[in-house]
Amino acid sequence: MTTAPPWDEWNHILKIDPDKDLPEGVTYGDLCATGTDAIEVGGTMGITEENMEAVVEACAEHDVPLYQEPSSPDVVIDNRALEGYLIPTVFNAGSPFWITGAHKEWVRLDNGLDWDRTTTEAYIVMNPEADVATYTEADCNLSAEDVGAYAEVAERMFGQEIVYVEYSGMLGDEAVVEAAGDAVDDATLFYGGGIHDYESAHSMAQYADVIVVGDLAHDEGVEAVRETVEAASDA
Ligand SMILES: CC(C)=CCC/C(C)=C/CC/C(C)=C/CC/C(C)=C/COP(=O)(O)OP(=O)(O)O
Ligand SMILES: O=P(O)(O)OC[C@@H](O)CO
Ligand SMILES: [Mg+2]
Repeated sequence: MTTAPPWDEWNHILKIDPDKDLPEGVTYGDLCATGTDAIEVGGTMGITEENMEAVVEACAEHDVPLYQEPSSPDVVIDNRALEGYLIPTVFNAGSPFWITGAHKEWVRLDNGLDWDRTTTEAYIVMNPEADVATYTEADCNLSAEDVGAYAEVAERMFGQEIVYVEYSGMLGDEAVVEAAGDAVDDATLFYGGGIHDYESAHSMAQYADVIVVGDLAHDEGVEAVRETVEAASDA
């Protein structure tokens, strides 16, 4: 018998970017206490092992599951405070490097990956202005039908447990998120991008299983994040 993965139970993830500051007076402990179901530590630009370790250490003593989301193999850290590793693979990347290439290098260079703590996230990157889109040369010119089809391919053909519709930096198109939601069956649908208040959180949480909130924590702080946690559980 296999046990259900933890994200089955989640509504909300807070993604902390180790390259970004927190608002004045806000601590990592405050962010851990917002009621979010899990913390993902990651970002695209300016990520190092050192800034990753610093955030993981700062969150470690607080009672919330911690996951690392590395942007490349060389920033993966070995820290027992981590519940696990959520490894992106970008289905609409311009180069196979971001689909399987970086992963192959990671496996080749590591002596003994902790597979029990490792899960992939099947990203579909939708905001062409986001760093993650330029970095992976993603083809963001996709219709809702395209995104639904990618989501179905991810689940049915590639066995992905997590499908991630990523609009990092902008609020996405609800029809796109709805199409992805309709396309997946058992896979957990993550949505992230531009969530900034109760309303925007609630609108995306109608279609996604889990909403991911990022920049808001760095730009606004704890109260704003709490609102999104509340919306995620209401939806
Ligand atoms: C194989 C391993 C261990 C790693 C490779 C993992 C891959 C394929 C990474 C490519 C996609 C990527 C960079 C994911 C990082 C998480 C993410 C999408 C962060 C959001 O980034 P942005 O918001 O665009 O960037 P900034 O906030 O840093 O500007
Ligand atoms: O920073 P925002 O726009 O909230 O996006 C969240 C997350 O999906 C980024 O990877
Ligand atoms: Mg970002």
